[in-house]
Amino acid sequence: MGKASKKTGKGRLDKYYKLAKEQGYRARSAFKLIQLNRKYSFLESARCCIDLCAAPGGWLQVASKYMPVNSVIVGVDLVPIKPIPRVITFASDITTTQCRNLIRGELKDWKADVVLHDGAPNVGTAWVQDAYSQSELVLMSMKLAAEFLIKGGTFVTKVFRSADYNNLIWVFNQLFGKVEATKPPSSRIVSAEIFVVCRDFLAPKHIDPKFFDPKHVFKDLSASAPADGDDKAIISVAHTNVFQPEKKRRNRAGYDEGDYILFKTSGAADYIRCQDPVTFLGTINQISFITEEEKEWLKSEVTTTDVKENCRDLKVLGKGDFKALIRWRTALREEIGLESKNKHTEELTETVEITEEVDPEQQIEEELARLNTEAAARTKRERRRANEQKTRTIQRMQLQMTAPLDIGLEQHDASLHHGQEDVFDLDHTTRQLQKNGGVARFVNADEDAASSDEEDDIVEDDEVLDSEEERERKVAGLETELDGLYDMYQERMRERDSKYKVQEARRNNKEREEWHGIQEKNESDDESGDEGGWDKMQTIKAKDGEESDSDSYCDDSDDETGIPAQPSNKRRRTQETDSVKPRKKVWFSQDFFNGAGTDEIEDDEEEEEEEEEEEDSEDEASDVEMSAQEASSEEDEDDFEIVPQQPEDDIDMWDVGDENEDEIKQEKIRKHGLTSAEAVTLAQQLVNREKTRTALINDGFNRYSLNSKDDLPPWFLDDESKHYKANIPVTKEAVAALRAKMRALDARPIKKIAEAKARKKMRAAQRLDKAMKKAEGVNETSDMTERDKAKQIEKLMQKGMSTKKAKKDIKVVVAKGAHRGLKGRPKGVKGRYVMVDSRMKKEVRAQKRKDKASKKRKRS
Ligand SMILES: C[S@@+](CC[C@H](N)C(=O)[O-])C[C@H]1O[C@@H](n2cnc3c(N)ncnc32)[C@H](O)[C@@H]1O
Repeated sequence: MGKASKKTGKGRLDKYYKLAKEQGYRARSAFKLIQLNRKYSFLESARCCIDLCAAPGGWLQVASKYMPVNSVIVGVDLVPIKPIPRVITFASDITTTQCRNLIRGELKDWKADVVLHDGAPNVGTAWVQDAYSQSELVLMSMKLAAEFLIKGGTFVTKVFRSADYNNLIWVFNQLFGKVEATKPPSSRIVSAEIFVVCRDFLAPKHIDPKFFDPKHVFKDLSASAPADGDDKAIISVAHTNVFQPEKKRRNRAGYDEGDYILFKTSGAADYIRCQDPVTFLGTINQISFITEEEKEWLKSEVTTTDVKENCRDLKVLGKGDFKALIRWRTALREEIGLESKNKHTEELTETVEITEEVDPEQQIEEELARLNTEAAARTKRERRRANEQKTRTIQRMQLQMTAPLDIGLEQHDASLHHGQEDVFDLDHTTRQLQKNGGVARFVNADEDAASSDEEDDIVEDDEVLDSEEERERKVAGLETELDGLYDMYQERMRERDSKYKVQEARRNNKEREEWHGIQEKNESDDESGDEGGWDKMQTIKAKDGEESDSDSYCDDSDDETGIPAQPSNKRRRTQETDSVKPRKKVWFSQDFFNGAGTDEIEDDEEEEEEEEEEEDSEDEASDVEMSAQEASSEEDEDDFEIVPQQPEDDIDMWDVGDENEDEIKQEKIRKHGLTSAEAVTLAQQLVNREKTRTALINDGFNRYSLNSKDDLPPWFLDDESKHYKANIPVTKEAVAALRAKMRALDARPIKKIAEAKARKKMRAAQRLDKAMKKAEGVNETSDMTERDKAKQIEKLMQKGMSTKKAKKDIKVVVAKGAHRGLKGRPKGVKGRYVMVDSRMKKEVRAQKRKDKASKKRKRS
């Protein structure tokens, strides 16, 4: 049985339910009004509000909270509403004139700014009001709204999406300027309800009574019985419910009239006796066992616990569960004699007879057809495998783990080879990689030759490709290659790293002074497109035919990664005795010796090609080797493969793994505090003595910490380390503490603002200092009365305390009347002033215009 979101029981106690509880609202529906008001803001400006169908009073509470103080709020419901401050409530049926009169009595000649309606008929109860469907209730509430609303007022109502919906909207549009339907987030998705906000009430002098007459408004609907098409649609939906229970469907035609209940229960007898069990199962939520007969069936053998469980909630069943229910129905029908087993028996007998009558020729034909189908399936499978490999290759390229040329994608386009060949041919790739100095260089040359033979076989013979051995070899090869590609990928990532670049730059500087060993030389060779050292070694080895040497090199490779490890001095010495010749040749083929012994090396190579004068070349090589060792003056005499130690600081720069991780962590914590909820949880537990240090250490030993990592490829370990780790519990308090910290960080002003504020503060302090000094001076003067001193000091202090800069007051004096042509300070003007001529501005402009015009004339 699958899982489904519960509409009943505790499933209803959702976020809004809890919020309503927290905030003291009587119903979670309060949030619907809050959200509607947030969108349309009708409560803040309202002075009078009527809430129809208001019990238990959630909307009334919201209205009282959001509406201005002293506004009138009236709530009506069939059931009495517990008193709410500032709210008048009474129990009445909104469809009656008594209710209308009661409201009139409360409002006197006031008009309401807002009328709210969140009514739902009390279906299933014994009330008379059941007769009213939701749509009719809406129409009745609109009638009251039309009577009590002020012009421009707002009417908010709940409607259920049904066939009446459009008719209602049409009526609303006749009476309101703006009509909008909306579903606030707090309204459950599973609920058919929708809210219509009608604004700008037109308040027509005469309203056609037909607008409030359900018979008239919904007449089209009541006149038409469900059409054939509708039935078919219902059946089709029911069938989909059963055959594809995982599919989510929306009922776009709305809900059936009067059928607003989403949870439907039906008796087991109905199911057993119905004609169309599939439709039945698709429309019902629960099969109940209420009658005596049904209870008897519960005891029957065929009614297993699974069946009983399935009957409880059909909406969560899978296809298999439905099948079981159908089987159960058939079995029960047989048991109670509604269906006979004979039918099946007859059918079976018939089948047997038919089988006997089968013609041998027909059998052969069938066999042939079967073989053909199998062959087609095999081809299809192979094509799919090839496609999968292609996709994987492309994915790798997208991850920048390889380049098209690395894997030979371009050369091995399926379209060029009639799609028969694997795009991602390992052997070919291996050779390509060997050329590029990639992973393939670790594969033995002999193996390579063998594999190239095999490759031909693969192209020629499909069967070989299918053989188990071949597949295993291919898988092993793919794994090796994947490891190599991963190393290359990591290498590329490292190269992108800025630290690595700095490190490289430093190393390049150092290279002028010291040599870094064959490995590094190979890398630089790669760039110039030459063969790598390994390749050179292989070539020379092949020429020399020194098998044993090749073996010893294979041993050097790291077991896990296949990467040749830097041989230790000891090992190197032993190897040298076997492989000194080719090694020396490789050694002297380095660019490093270009200046010193190029001629000799070239001579050597020629001699090797001709396979002559081996002894001489060896001696010469040894001579140059000795001179190189002297030049480098680093290692002992025997060993020519000198790998200089990198200075400590360099290693620290790049190799973060070598640093004391704990110290780094401590430093980070000192700087930023604890940043993860897990860490805060542990810290809190330690502080509160909920956990001891020993327990904490013990927790560190878990199945993740003791996980064996042997023989696992590095890319796998890298990836695993991200996800395969112990799940440290997190407490609510820790998360809250972290959140509070983040909020505090968020609330902190940005640096610029903080600086500006500090500057402001500093200036204020300076001003105050200055004022204090001045005040002291005033205080010390003897030619002022105490009163004057106090006044002066007060003035100074006020000036010192004020944050505003005193604006320099400049008085504007117009030079007209007595001031015309005046030189010097005009009479009665104190402080700074400026004389302006009333005409001057206009005259200067006129003069400019004239000058411009005369210039133009002169030019033309
Ligand atoms: C969903 S509740 C209303 C919740 C309310 N808005 C709140 O926030 O608390 C629907 C209410 O409609 C009321 N009701 C249904 N038919 C009614 C009628 N004819 N007259 C008055 N109230 C009615 C029911 O009594 C029920 O309390």
